[in-house]
Amino acid sequence: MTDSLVAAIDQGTTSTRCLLFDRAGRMVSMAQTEHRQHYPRPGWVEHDAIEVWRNVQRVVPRALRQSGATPSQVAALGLANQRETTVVWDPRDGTPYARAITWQDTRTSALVAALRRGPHAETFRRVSGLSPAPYFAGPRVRWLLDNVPGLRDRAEEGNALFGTMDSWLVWNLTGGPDGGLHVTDVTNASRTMLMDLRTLTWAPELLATLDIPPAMLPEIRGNADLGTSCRTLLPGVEIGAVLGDQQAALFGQTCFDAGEAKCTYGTGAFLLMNVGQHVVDSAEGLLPTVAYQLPGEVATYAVEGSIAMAGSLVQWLRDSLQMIDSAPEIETLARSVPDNGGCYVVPAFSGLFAPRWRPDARGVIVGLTSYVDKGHVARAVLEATAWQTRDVVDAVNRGSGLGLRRLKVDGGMTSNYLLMQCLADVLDVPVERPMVTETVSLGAAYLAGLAVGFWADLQDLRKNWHLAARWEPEMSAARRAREQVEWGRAVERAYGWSPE
Ligand SMILES: Nc1ncnc2c1ncn2[C@@H]1O[C@H](COP(=O)(O)OP(=O)(O)O)[C@@H](O)[C@H]1O
Ligand SMILES: O=P(O)(O)OC[C@H](O)CO
Repeated sequence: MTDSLVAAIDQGTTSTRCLLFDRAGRMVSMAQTEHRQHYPRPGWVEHDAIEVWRNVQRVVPRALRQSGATPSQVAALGLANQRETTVVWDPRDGTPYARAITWQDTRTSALVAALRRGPHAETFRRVSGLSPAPYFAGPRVRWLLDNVPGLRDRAEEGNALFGTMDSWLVWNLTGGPDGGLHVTDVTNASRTMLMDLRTLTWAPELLATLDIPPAMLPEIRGNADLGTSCRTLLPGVEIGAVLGDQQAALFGQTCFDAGEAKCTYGTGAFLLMNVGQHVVDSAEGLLPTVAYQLPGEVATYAVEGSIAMAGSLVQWLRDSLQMIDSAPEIETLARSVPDNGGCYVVPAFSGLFAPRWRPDARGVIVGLTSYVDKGHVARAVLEATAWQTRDVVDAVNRGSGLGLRRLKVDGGMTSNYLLMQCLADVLDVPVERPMVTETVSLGAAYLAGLAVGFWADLQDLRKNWHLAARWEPEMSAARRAREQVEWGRAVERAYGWSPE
């Protein structure tokens, strides 16, 4: 049978995956491999872009082999990627000028602090929708131009290309030095601090403020408007769609109507709510962002609350404190006690993201007494993810004018039933997990499949969403209110710990 599958690449923070899906949206096969995290200095987190591209070249054939499919059976390829991670490379031979600076890297803090104090902060917010923060890609480009010897000259000559991981991979998939396409999509571009969020074009005034040569920039395309095929790896297979991984998860969860929201719980946690065709103001500490743009249509927007630490706090408990041997063990430990014993953990290891945006905050554990044991700390670690989500949901409800009525969830942490119940309790809305939890890949596959007519329309995709588990709120309103106040007091203790 020809054209029976759609392939998706999920190039994430810790690993790269390739998944194949059939017409019912069922996962047919998956191959995954991790790449190395480089921490050359405190606050710096880098990836080797060559290693990432090599991993893509490994996982795609492995996923095909596992399924027994041939490339001719692949109707289209969708690509979803970790966002904001910044690569600058030489188009003459495909060599990166430096390791990729990842979204978790805080080296641009001083540059960003100066921008926030300066006269252009409001222009960034008004045009790109984003208040300057080290999270976004634009300041990283400037940092590279200032710190890699000779790079500015190379960039002005047209011999240095900037891209987030999507651009880097598409360029390699379409031939690399041999005519590779230098493009990005509207969702990834909306995380650079350089794009006008309404016109979906690069904003000359923002480029000028950061002194970034326009010759470095990829062309911005709609999510399913690349109109090109792979020349390497899957020769002839159309690259049907490209989009940021969290937007892909929103699409994979079929949140197509305004007010529908999902939260993905992996290393960090990312809650996105579809808000339709308007840009929500960032006043509540949320990020207005492009959700997706279908061919021939105007963009659909989302509002996002990004949480820097969720599953990574569980990893810290496992690897640094060695309180557990594996991530799932945290549930057993947390269930050994009935509550948190008055203990709260605020995981501000590199400051707090949405909705508070406090780079000066650092991690704290409060409420310690002789009564508190490992079980209470484990519970507080899980509750930290739930309460951080509550802070984001409160901001979303205030900022969007659309009340959250249920939350669709996915990601590695959703296998923790205690956490999922806790989430429903603190949010006071039902929490739902679908059968296919690889929603990033599914969303990329869906968009790619729509582009080539593998699926007919959004309604066709909705039919593929099946409920696997649902958690209803059980906590009393009085207890919820009391614990929310305590959480808020704990967060205040984290503020100002770092002199930054
Ligand atoms: N049962 C569990 N309870 C709590 N956390 C978990 C559990 N299983 C996995 N995790 C956490 O989930 C994260 C992995 O999820 P995943 O979606 O694969 O993340 P990513 O895509 O960001 O790499 C890890 O940080 C891990 O600590
Ligand atoms: O790769 P993930 O799943 O950790 O997601 C990273 C986000 O895209 C960062 O904004």
